Amino acid sequence: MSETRCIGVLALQGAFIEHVHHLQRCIDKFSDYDKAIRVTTVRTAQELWQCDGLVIPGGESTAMSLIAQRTNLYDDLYRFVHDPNKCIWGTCAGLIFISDNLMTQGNLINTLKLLHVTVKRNAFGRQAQSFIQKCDFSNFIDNCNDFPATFIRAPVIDEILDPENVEVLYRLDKPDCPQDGLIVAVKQNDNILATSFHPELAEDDLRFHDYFIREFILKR
Ligand SMILES: NC(=O)CC[C@H](N)C(=O)O
Repeated sequence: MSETRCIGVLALQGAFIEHVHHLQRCIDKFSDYDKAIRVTTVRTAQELWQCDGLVIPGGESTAMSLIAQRTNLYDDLYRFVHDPNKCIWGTCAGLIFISDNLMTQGNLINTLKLLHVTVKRNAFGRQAQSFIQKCDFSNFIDNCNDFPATFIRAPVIDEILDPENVEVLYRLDKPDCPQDGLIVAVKQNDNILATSFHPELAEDDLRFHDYFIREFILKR
């Protein structure tokens, strides 16, 4: 294998180590990837620019945005995520951090204005209302009809601002939610993925990370 791809996981704050472990377990488990893959944590601009893709984890989007600004990483992050040759995956707070527009508390967060959506933070209520729901993702991940998706003070996508380039991957059915469901997973162009839930917390279930590697990282 001649080529190597490097996936970075933004490690300023939040659930980054779980993403590192899931990605590393995919690399160790699946022998049919057609390029070598390496995973690294990202805290500096130098670490960032070695990467072909970046996972922005869950955590607290306000804190993540503030730390990025205080450590002077924000401008590099902005340029990196806007480079169409890079693959970006935001989960939960990461989804909030990459979005164009926030419905609430928007003034506290300087977002990266990459994903053309309006996001509603904490859409399901407080920490105690966190939940795991089995979801059928088989329309975009082969045979994946029972993925245990963990929602922790999760956001939802309230509005798609650029329907030509943003594709809804999954709508969540919950009692009392709009008839066609709440948007919790989207893809923008062929290099940006965003999920309101935490696939890295699905213990022993590598299907979502394998999907990101195969459909995003290895396709470029
Ligand atoms: N699990 C999470 O990432 C929670 C996100 C958090 N509610 C925020 O607004 O940043």
